[in-house]
Amino acid sequence: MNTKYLDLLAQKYDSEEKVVTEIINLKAILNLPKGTEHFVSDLHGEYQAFQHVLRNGSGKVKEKITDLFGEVLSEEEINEFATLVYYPEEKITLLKNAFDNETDLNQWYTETIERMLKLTSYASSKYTRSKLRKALPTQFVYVIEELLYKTDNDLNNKEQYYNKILQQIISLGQADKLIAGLAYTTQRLVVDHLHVVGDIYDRGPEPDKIMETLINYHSVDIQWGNHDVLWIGAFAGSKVCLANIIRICARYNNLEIIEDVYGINLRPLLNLAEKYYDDNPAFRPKVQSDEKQTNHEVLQSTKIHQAIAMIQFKLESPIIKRRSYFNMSERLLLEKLDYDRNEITIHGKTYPLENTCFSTINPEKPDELLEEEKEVMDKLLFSVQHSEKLARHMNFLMKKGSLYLKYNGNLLIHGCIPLDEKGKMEAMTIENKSYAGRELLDVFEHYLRHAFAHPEETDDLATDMVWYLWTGEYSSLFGKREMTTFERYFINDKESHKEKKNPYYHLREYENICRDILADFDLNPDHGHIINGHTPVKEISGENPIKASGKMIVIDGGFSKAYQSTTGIAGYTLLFNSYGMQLVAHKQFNSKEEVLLNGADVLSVKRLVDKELERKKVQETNVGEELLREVHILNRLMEYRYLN
Ligand SMILES: O=P(O)(O)OC[C@H]1O[C@](O)(COP(=O)(O)O)[C@@H](O)[C@@H]1O
Ligand SMILES: [Mn+2]
Repeated sequence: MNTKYLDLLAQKYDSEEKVVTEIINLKAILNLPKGTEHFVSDLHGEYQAFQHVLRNGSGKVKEKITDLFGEVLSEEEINEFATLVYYPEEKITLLKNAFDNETDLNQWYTETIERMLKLTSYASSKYTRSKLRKALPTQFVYVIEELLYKTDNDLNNKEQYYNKILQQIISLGQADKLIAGLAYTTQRLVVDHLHVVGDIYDRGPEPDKIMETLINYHSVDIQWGNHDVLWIGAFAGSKVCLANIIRICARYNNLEIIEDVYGINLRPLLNLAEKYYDDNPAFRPKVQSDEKQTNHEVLQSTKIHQAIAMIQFKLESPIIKRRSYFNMSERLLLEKLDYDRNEITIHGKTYPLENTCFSTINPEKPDELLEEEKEVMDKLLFSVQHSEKLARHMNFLMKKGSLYLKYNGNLLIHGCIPLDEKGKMEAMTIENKSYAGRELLDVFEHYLRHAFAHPEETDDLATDMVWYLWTGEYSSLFGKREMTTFERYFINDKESHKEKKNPYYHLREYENICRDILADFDLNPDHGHIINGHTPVKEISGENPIKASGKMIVIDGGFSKAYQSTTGIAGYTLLFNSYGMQLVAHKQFNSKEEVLLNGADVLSVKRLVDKELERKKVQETNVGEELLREVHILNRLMEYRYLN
């Protein structure tokens, strides 16, 4: 090892004691049980439901409360206490209103703080004191450490001192803050690391708030979903991706995300839409039953929806033409359309068209944008690329995200590894070179990062490739042969709407297939699992999310409200702690208010995916490998500096 490096390191560890202390510390950590990993996917803007799952740690919080107080508290009291941990501020306000005198309230405070301390202490038992300290609310670190020590201490002689601290906290009006601080500490300790296996954006109303939560979360990684790359693509300069995100927002009645949240001016698009479009049943937004919308607003969204959809179809065409190896010429629909007969032939079958809105199309040059459309797109792109908030969110997606992740022996991917019917990895030829499996994903990621680094380039291969990831047949995120957006708007025959899935989706039921994939990613097929999102598991029709003898776990259970009727549940989450893996199914989450009032927890059926024979320790994890490397270096420093 380079002695220069060791000399530098010696500046930090400038005494033998310091090196020894750090080695002992790291070795101790290596022998602690592995922290809990929490996996979620397909959040689709459902911030409230996501918050709930984060706050209750997919049931882990309540499990700890039950372990501790199961004998002394009734079920109702446990529920109430659990709700207090999930939503401390709101629950304290609700509970406080029920007291009519100071003495009772103070008594409640004392009891509650003591319970919270026990819970925090229990939740931190597998971590070092230093980790606990970092998780504590900063303003109370000293006080909490004093109080926590009491719970470890059976000697009564400091009793009065502790009681005094508690009384002081209450009389100084700090009890609410302390309770809330301890509740958040517990939430944080219960989950060590969060994986978001794709699709934060689209369909639901508050993806931006999910992003803010993730930015502030203590430890997280993201595997991009097809919807996330669509947003990345828009920010990276792809106009067709941009048209898509606006179209989807219009379709789901979420244009506020574009306008109010990200500050992108939709006025030019609205003007164009008002000029060329009218009401059209195929383009009316999906309005949730609890949303209030005037007819005027619905009509506006309907017009914008048509305007941006037509721009999208036009923008697809030049990309398909300049990238022959995208193999998408079947999607040059505007050119195949018979404008006189109002019909279209796709894959040899002719369909009549309904609800058409082709007033901006010149049948001679159907993919040509009107001057006005061009201007609108230029302005929109400018606005998107200058949104400070969007820039922050997209930068975070890039920093914490990747197309796939190998983590603690598992492979995390949103969509699929494209396979042919025989289970062989499908190759795609890009610029005369052919790639499959992991290599293909690495190439995709390389292009995506390049596109993001060059937002000023809008028509280069890298930027086109981001769109390909959204919709191309060999995209590991899309996983279907073609996207039938056009057909769903304009053709009645539902046969034409079907999107044929990649064979991966039936082959992943087989263990040998999953083993091959794990091996392609240099993971040990005996121990690894593939963790997949993207396709809602139809639990309602008996589909099992655990496939291929446990090698494959599909965790898209439909956080997205739009999909809950097909899945029959409201999402899965996966937990992986030192004892093994558990899949948790969530029942429908209605509202935070309901949880607060009824203590109703929307959890959870659990299925054991895997049980470790021996408790897994930090040393067997990714983090452990890092720490071992550090220990190794510190040992070298010890020999070099202090042992001679
Ligand atoms: O029902 P919607 O919102 O129109 O979306 C349908 C489109 O969404 C997709 O299913 C992709 O979204 P998902 O990643 O959520 O599955 C496309 O395959 C399909 O064309
Ligand atoms: Mn998806």
